[in-house]
Amino acid sequence: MDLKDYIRVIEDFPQPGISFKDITTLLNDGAKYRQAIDELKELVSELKIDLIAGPEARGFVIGAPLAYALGVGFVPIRKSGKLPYDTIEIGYDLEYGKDTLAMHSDAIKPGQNVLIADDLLATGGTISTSVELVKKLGGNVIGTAFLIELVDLNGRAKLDGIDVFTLLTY
Ligand SMILES: O=P(O)(O)OC[C@H]1O[C@H](OP(=O)(O)OP(=O)(O)O)[C@H](O)[C@@H]1O
Ligand SMILES: Nc1ncnc2[nH]cnc12
Repeated sequence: MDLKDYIRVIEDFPQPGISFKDITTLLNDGAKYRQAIDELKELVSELKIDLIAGPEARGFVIGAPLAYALGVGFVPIRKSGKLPYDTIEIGYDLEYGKDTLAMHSDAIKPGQNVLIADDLLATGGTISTSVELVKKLGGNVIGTAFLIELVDLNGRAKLDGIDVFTLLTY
């Protein structure tokens, strides 16, 4: 079975019309989870990455092990109200709602090369907001990496020339 066979698709969650790609079934299998991270690592192997940033919560599940595998630091991009120090925050829309993302104001040193990683690219609201936050802190966004891309939603269009690396497409 390939990696896609480990993604469970739930129709009409969390609201009618959404075809939800549930990665918990992949995460549940140690060998497949490792394979997914190893394959993502291979996809971004040409980049000179200083830091990986990942948006809460599923971006942590992909971004942190990828950072570990590459031997670079990890920066959490969190939903509003969770980070204890000074933050910068930006509101955004996603496929099924609205939210606000935040980063610590000292999380990135100006000029650091940052890869932003998440489990899934849908409308691109989350990733484009993450890019905006990283840039605001002076980071150089050298790419974005996803386990899954929902191609029809054209999230790439919001990324304005930034490289997108994805393992699985729907
Ligand atoms: O491209 P978009 O339309 O922005 O959608 C993609 C985002 O939606 C999901 O996160 P969600 O906000 O549901 O949060 P979670 O990771 O905490 O479940 C997913 O993990 C991506 O971050
Ligand atoms: N269709 C989808 N499945 C899983 N996570 C998502 N985040 C945004 N759209 C999603």
